Formats: sequence, C-alpha cells, structure tokens
Amino acid sequence: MNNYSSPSEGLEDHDEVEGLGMHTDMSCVTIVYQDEIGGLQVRSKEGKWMDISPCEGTLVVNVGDMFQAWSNEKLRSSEHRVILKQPVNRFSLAFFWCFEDQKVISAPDDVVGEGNVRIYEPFVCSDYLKFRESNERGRFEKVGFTVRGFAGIKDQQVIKCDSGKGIGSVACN
Ligand SMILES: O=C(O)CCC(=O)C(=O)O
Ligand SMILES: [Fe+2]
Repeated sequence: MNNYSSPSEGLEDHDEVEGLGMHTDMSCVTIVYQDEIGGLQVRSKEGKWMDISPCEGTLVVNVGDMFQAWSNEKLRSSEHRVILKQPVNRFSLAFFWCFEDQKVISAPDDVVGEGNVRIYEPFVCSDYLKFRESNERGRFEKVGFTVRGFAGIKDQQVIKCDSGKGIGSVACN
C-alpha cells in the first residue's frame, strides 16, 4: 500500500509534484490499483509522459524488468512515475509478482526466435533483486541499474542491416 501525503498547501493551479520518480518495476508483472486522485503516468518509447487515468473497477497491469528479460525484449518494462497535482492524500496498492527467488530467467529459444540475437545472459531472480535493492540509487534510478545493465550481453553491437530494412543487432564473437 502506498500513501502519498498531500503536497504543500501553496500548490497553484497546474503545479505538479513528483510523488514517485521515474522507474521500472523489478517484478515480472505488477498489478496496480490507484484511487480516484490519479497521477500515474507511463512514458512512451518516444519519451512522452501519458496519464493513466483512474477508472472505477479497473486495475493497471505493468510489465516489469523480469518479463522484459524473459521475453528477450518482445515486451518492454514500462517506465512510469506518479505526479501529484492536487493538495490531497493519494493511495495506491501495488502487487509485484515475481518468479521464485532461486529461479533462473532465460528466454526460451522459441521466444527469442530463429535468427534473432539473445539479449540477456541467464540470471537468478534474487541476484537481480539484490543488485537493485542493495543501494538507494538502484531502487528508483535507472542509469546503470537496469536489467540490461545487470544481465545484458555486453559484447553486442547494433548495426545497420545490409538489406537496408532497418537496424539489426548482432553478437560479436
Ligand atoms: O502509486 C502508483 O500508482 C504506482 C506505484 C508504483 O509504481 C510502485 O509502487 O512501483
Ligand atoms: Fe512502479
């Protein structure tokens, strides 16, 4: 349960306060209930913040880092934050579903797909949680503390495909 206390009284119209900074969830999947105050935002691939408006009887389902790795990035861990715009308390409830601690996350060959590059080394779930939780920055700051930073196969280069059909990724060696 998250309780965001009311931002200061002097809040003017259109003022915004960050209740929870941009982050991705470490989980596989997160299910979020937010009250009617709203404020949850998700960042598009292009970097645009979009409101997830509260809707009665509706829950938000977030893809987390573990699912991103397991799906070999077929699914993207959502970058999200909470913005407070009104001088009132806000409540939310987040359920983080993870694999068991000792489970190894490794995208199945069928998920990676023939001819595609495997983006992540297999890793133990609890090791990733420790990596993120072992310091304050790892919990809510992305730079250097993403699942890519933890388990991404390092010796990959992004190259332009010869066919000119777009950007492809190849593993060196
Ligand atoms: O309060 C919310 O709506 C979202 C909370 C959240 O993103 C989190 O606890 O990881
Ligand atoms: Fe979150």
